[in-house]
Amino acid sequence: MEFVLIAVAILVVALLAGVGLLVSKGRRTTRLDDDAVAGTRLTRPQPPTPRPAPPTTRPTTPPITRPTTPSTTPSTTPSVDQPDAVQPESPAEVQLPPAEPEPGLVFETPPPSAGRLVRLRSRLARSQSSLGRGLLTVLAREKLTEDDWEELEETLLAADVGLAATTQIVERLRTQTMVLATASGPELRELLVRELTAVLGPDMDRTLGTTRSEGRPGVVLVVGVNGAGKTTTVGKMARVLVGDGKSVVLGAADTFRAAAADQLETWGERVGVLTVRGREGGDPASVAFEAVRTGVEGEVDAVLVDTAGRLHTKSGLMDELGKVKRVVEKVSPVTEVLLVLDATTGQNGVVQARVFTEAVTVTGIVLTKLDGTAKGGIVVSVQRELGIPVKLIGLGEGPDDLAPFEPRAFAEGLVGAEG
Ligand SMILES: Nc1nc2c(ncn2[C@@H]2O[C@H](COP(=O)(O)OP(=O)(O)OP(=O)(O)O)[C@@H](O)[C@H]2O)c(=O)[nH]1
Repeated sequence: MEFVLIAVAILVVALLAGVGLLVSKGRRTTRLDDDAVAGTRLTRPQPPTPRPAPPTTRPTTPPITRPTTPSTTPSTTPSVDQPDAVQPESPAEVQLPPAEPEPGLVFETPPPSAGRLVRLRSRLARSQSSLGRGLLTVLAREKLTEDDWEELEETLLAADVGLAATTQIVERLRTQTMVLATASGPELRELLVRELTAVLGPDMDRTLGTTRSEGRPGVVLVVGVNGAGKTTTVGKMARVLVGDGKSVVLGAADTFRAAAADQLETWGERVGVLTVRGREGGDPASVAFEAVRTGVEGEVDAVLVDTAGRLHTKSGLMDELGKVKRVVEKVSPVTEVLLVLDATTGQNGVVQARVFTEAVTVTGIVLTKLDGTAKGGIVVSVQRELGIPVKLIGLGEGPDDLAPFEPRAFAEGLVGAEG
């Protein structure tokens, strides 16, 4: 009898251990608030060529590196509550053993970003159709009167192009009235596209700081008010980078809202990208620090850090963002600070933007929800008023509806399709 009881006890213990092992193997997130991270792994996406056809899913067999687990890394746990006390020790040389494949798990392979705006510009045309059609209808009139020019001006202003750019466009068109009088439909369209492109800052540098350089990853902080689309943008950016063959680590430094970290983790999981997250209400700077350190040790191309965007007080925001940046830079320089703005908020967005630009040096704008507004001209005014280039635009809620901004393709979207 005693022997049977011992055998049953052994069986129960073995079963529990087996279940624990399975759970830990399934984890793909570094949590700074517990030490159950044995299964954490960092997968490096495959280079874009040769791409599998059809490019929908790919097996997990090639995961390459595994970051050191925070529970065994000395400065990890203290960093949760005292990031300023974290010593910026140079990251130890870590030989990362390959992670074991997880049979049956597949990651999505997002399409590469090249030409994405051209593919998505019909989304823009749909919400801008009145702008393009309105402008072309006026320009096609036989003899343009003062009333016509005023109508043009009003149409541009109504699309949030802004006064300075509207004046520039109208003046340049006025000097071409002789041309306008004889131009065909497609010629008028081309003329308008050219003038709109000219006010979209075609010479601005829109390179994203997401490239590995001098042995360090590109480090991107993503800032903006709640609901602007920050978390979604970080998730979509991860897809863009993975689609372009880059390796990525995500940092869920929006510890204010647990759902934001869950959301980010889900985005990461879909494309095999690791998310570093912390305790709800924990210190965002520690999470950002740990994410960047993980990226440095894992030798990834880019670390994308999502931040909380509570516009509580200006000084609170400045303190928080300043601290995140300062602490991150103990590990590696921040190469890009992207401000996410909701295009549907129009000029309000520009006012919000100013608060952020005072808190941290913003190097690029992401304008989201351009599919949901007829005021696509906001791109022009945001860039002009802030002097910061729009680098990415959001054109929908779909996972691949984020595109690198290209002035000419955007202007074509504003004017709409020919015919
Ligand atoms: N139509 C459309 N919706 C978008 C776009 N980008 C983001 N959204 C939606 O905007 C909503 C808010 O996005 P989030 O990413 O949660 O915003 P957030 O700034 O991270 O907000 P917090 O997490 O509260 O700080 C979500 O429903 C997104 O799907 C876009 O380009 N077009």
